[in-house]
Amino acid sequence: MNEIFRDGLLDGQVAIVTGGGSGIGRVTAIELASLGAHVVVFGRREEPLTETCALVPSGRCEAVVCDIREEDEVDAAVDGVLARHGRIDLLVNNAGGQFLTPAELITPKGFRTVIRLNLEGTWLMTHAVATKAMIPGGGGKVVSITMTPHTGLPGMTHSSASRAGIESLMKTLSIEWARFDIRLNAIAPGIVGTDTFLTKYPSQFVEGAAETVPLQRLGTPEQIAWMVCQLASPAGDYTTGSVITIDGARDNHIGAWPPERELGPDGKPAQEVRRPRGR
Ligand SMILES: CCCCC/C=C/C(=O)SCCNC(=O)CCNC(=O)[C@H](O)C(C)(C)COP(=O)(O)OP(=O)(O)OC[C@H]1O[C@@H](n2cnc3c(N)ncnc32)[C@H](O)[C@@H]1OP(=O)(O)O
Ligand SMILES: NC(=O)C1=CN([C@@H]2O[C@H](COP(=O)(O)OP(=O)(O)OC[C@H]3O[C@@H](n4cnc5c(N)ncnc54)[C@H](OP(=O)(O)O)[C@@H]3O)[C@@H](O)[C@H]2O)C=CC1
Repeated sequence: MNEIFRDGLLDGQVAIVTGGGSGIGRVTAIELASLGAHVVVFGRREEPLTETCALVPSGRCEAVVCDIREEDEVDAAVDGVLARHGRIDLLVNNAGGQFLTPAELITPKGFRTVIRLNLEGTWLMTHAVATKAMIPGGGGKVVSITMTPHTGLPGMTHSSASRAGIESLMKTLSIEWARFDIRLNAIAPGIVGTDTFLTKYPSQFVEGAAETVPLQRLGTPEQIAWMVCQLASPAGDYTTGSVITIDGARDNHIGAWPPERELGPDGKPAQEVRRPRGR
């Protein structure tokens, strides 16, 4: 039973979740399956994918090893899903990542690596699923996971650029493929406390992360997964070309508000003294 949505909401749907072997992708796969969808998780390593499927009590989960950067692997994997299920209703482009480093130290290979994974991988998956399944099948939905802040994330130049590219891809295709009834959106999380975030990044970055969010806490994978479920449901039927930010307001302001320098003498938010009218 699902904590948020009604049972059977996504009955009959076939969904692909890339990067479904861990973090946000794993929780998304579990939530989609709990609502009746049959979920196919894509990733490079078989073991975490199989672990995800073991966590789906209904058994409506299948693991497919596929590197989304490799055109031939993407084609074969998408063909396989279509051959087994005859349709693909939802594609969740979640696989992605980057390494944290000052821009001046990023090598051409490093830049290319991140763009290739995040932007080109998302394009290859989206194009394959659309042309093979959604256009012939009369429509579908694509949700791509991107990132905030939209003003750019210092230390992640390559990733910020690639995520902007993905959001532009979703917006552009939402216009071009509206005639095929394909609805494409991006969900832009801020900082989500997944194992990768908590263990891969430098400790000072991780330990100070919650303080950079106006809500003063990190997001959870479930909060992202539930938005994917909503978009996949009839509630999402008219939403397309949107970027839905889920980040505790970090896109609008970094840190708690008010910042210390703006506190009034009583320690409360500074307040302007009311002046007589006309002055
Ligand atoms: C406060 C805001 C926080 C924002 C929060 C966001 C969090 C997240 O997104 S967490 C979840 C994301 N998941 C990951 O980031 C997954 C882990 N990342 C990776 O696997 C790698 O970083 C990857 C994305 C680059 C992909 O790895 P892979 O394709 O296996 O590439 P290689 O390891 O072979 O590296 C290729 C190439 O890239 C350069 N490079 C890789 N790592 C670094 C590094 N740490 N520093 C500098 N450069 C790096 C380098 O050029 C590599 O080539 P070689 O030098 O020849 O190895
Ligand atoms: N956690 C956070 O704070 C935030 C995360 N995001 C983004 O959300 C997404 C999920 O993040 P999160 O769950 O934290 O990260 P994880 O590292 O847990 O998930 C990334 C997944 O992508 C898969 N993957 C990586 N490269 C490839 C590839 N070439 N082909 C197929 N699959 C691949 C990995 O599996 P495998 O290695 O087996 O291939 C892994 O399961 C990522 O795009 C991330 O950048 C955005 C904002 C914030």
